Amino acid sequence: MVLADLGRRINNAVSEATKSSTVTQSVVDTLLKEISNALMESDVDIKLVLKLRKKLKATLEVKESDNITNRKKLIQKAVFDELCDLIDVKNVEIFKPRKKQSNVIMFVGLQGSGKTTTCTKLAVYYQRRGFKVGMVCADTFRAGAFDQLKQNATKARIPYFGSYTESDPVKVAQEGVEKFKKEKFEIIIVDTSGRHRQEEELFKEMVEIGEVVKPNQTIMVLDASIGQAAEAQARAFKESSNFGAIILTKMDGHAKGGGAISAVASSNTPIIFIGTGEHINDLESFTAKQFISKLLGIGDIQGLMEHVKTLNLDQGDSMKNFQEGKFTLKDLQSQMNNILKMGPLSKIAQMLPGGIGEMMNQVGEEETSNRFKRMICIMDSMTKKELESDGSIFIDEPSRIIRVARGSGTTVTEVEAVLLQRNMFARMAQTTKNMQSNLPPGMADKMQQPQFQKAMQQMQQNPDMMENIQKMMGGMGGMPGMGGMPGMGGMGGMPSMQDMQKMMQNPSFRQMADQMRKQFGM
Ligand SMILES: Nc1nc2c(ncn2[C@@H]2O[C@H](COP(=O)(O)OP(=O)(O)OP(=O)(O)O)[C@@H](O)[C@H]2O)c(=O)[nH]1
Repeated sequence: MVLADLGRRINNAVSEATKSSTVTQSVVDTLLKEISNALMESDVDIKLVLKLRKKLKATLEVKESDNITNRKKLIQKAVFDELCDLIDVKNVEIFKPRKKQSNVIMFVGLQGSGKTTTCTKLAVYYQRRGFKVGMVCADTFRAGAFDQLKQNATKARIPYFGSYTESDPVKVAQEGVEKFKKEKFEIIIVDTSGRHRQEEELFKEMVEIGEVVKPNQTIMVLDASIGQAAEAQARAFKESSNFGAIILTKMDGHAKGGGAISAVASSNTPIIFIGTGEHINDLESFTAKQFISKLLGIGDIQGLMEHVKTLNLDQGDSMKNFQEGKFTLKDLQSQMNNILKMGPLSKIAQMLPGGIGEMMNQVGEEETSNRFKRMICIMDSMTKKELESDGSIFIDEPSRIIRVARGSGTTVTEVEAVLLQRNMFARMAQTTKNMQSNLPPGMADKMQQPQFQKAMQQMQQNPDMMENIQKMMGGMGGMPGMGGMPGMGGMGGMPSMQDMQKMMQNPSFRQMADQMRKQFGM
């Protein structure tokens, strides 16, 4: 069973269990059976499934005195916690590279697991975060390995090192790392040989390369689609190269993922990223809570925030303008450039709750991205005066629209769509400003406090609360901040004042607001 189906099946089982008016022992037993079957069909090791089942059963023991609402909440929370526990490796510190020093990262893994592709993805990941990154090809065993790395690195504009003539991988690794260290590279990624099978020689080679490059972090690349075989593979590599982190590849498409998850549990090594496609951007940082949230369709706002925080995004005056209730075409241009920098849009959308990712998948990643690029192209063809305007300049002189359409190789309708888009953002900016000015004194400052942010994160991790929010959002025009981009079909625009008022009257929202008021004295 592929991961998306696993999430859906667990969700259905939980919904069924919490739907009935009484939660009896037989309802709980059916739930446990369904979750266990779904996990086993996804290749999760049977011992782990039995352990999870036992723990869930103990937590969910039915007592006569239980209140039905509490019981339903308990079911949702227990399932979420136990699934997290299944893939969470505790008490292991994860290496974090530091700037202004050389951090050597060595990759190990069998041939075909996606090592070279993942090296490039990680190099791009760090480069985007402002590190100076280089890649070394220490695979002299497979003909063409250096060419592959060279091709990937060139495409991603990452400096690389390798040799066509030297046959000793240890020498190439040493030379490459020394060269990049001398040139003050901050991240040096060493790609090693794979070979088809787990052979003595391969492991010996890993030990020798490790001794000369002295990696700060060794990462094992594990193909998620190999099912139960992942466990033996992880164990064998652990003995020779004692890797400290795992990247699971091919978690997209038809990967069951369960076998690899079991491998993680048995090697007590954390997964730090997952590969979700062949493209350079298809790498997602991994934490158990975020992964399970996404699996169960709860969304991953925390992950999205972290992702955005670590990118070098150019905000210019856009945010300031937005908060002040203004929004020019230039602001729209810089925000769209930022969105493209964030990586594949469908991945970003999947981090949002409420099935937005699925909606976006219907439109198609490429199509959305192409439309974004055309919109940017349109704005690139505008003059400074036009860009810094609110767009009304085009209404006064429609011939400008025709000129921009010609200059950007697009159509008048597309230019008009861009102007419309700016209007929507401007309306959103105005609404935000109105909302802020209606807040009680000091509330806006309180919302910036770490305590508040933490409470928001906790709220996001509470499946019950998120369900309520999703219901509230379901009744509204769409998600603020992502609304109404042409090509995102169906996502709707920003919520209107009426929608906002409707949301504020919702009992769940008021209950949540009361809680916050109490906690923060708002
Ligand atoms: N769908 C999908 N394909 C991937 C992913 N990661 C890598 N691949 C593909 O898997 C194949 C093998 O990837 P490589 O990077 O060449 O594998 P390798 O482990 O470096 O292999 P050697 O260089 O031979 O040791 C390529 O076709 C990649 O495009 C992923 O996350 N998802």
